[in-house]
Amino acid sequence: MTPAARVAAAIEILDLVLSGEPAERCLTTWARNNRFAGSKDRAAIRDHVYDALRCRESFARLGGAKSGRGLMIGACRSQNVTLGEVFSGVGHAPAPLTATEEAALLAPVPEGLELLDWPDWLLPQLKADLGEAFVAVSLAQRERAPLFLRVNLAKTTREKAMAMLRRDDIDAEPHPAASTALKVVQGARKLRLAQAYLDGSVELQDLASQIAIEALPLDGVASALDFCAGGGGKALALAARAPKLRLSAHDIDAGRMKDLPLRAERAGAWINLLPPGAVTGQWDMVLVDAPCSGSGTWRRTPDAKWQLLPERLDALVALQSEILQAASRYVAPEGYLVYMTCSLLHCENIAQAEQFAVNPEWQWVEHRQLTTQDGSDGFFYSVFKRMNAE
Ligand SMILES: C[S@@+](CC[C@H](N)C(=O)[O-])C[C@H]1O[C@@H](n2cnc3c(N)ncnc32)[C@H](O)[C@@H]1O
Repeated sequence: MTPAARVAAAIEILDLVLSGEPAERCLTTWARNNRFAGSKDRAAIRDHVYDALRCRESFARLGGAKSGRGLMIGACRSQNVTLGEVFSGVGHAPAPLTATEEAALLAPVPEGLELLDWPDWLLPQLKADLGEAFVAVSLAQRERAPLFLRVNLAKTTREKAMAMLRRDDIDAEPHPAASTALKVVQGARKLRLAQAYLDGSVELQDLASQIAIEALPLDGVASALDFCAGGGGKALALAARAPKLRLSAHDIDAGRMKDLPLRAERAGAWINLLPPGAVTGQWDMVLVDAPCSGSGTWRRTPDAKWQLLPERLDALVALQSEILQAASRYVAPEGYLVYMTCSLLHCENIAQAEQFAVNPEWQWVEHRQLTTQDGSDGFFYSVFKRMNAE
């Protein structure tokens, strides 16, 4: 496909996403219906779509319309690409600009807060919550996210994992913020077929989760429950850090854990899966990786940024507090409760922790808000210790 034909495909897909369909599904369906497109074409189209969604508002302003075409005109303008070279109508290229589209280009270009591409209703909240880091984090959130791997130190070393990846033409470098972290600098698309991935030497995991798991206090911790386990990312990281830990995983939706047995087998870990609602007993550590806005990961799932509404955020905050209370019952005396989200918002993070810490039975041990300034996604963790009732 020519570069212009890829833009035409991105326009078609963006129109579907703007009508409310999930971006990932639209990309898959498009690829299935257009088998002539090679892997490089699909990757380039995907990048166009995700770049445009990350910068949806500013590109729409630059392109004169919130449509697939408007967004891609805006994207070309933001990169100083000559519009006539892409919008030529030649072959499979998008049609030339109409007179109305040309006229729309004369409108003032977006500036200031408009360039940060946050939903309007969330902007004041983020500005207050991020404080001095607001502009830098906002700008970084408009960029593509780096790909991180977690080296399974129960199986190999970081150096050996890097050498193994290199044999499959993947270059990765250690990140200083976590002893397990590798940042992929080249060859990311080959990862799922790489030997180091297939044999469980490395797993896909953002740097923030790795920093958080590495920071957890494991003194006197012999058992742990991942209460909101989902695909099991946190449980697997914990298993790799402390192979002797007795680990259980639970999720209200058992289907979310369907890949966990295979992932655990690949990693050489043993994790006991608990069916929804079947949690009894106590653990030395209970992790609550709570459902959240995902605002810290919107670089990776930019359509979610535009779908979040104030009512949904309120409901999530109420749910997080409920889950935290429910999970706290499974923490043994002197054990730890760990609350995590991939959010940048106070109401889901520090405010939840403050509210929980009011209970005198719990000692608030530590907390940390991570952002793109740490090299990672946005992420929050907080650790509480249950005081002995005696
Ligand atoms: C952020 S995701 C977890 C991601 C996962 N820990 C990982 O690292 O891959 C939140 C999970 O919480 C689960 N969940 C939602 N409500 C819950 C509840 N009341 N009790 C337990 N799990 C719940 C969701 O099904 C979802 O899988």
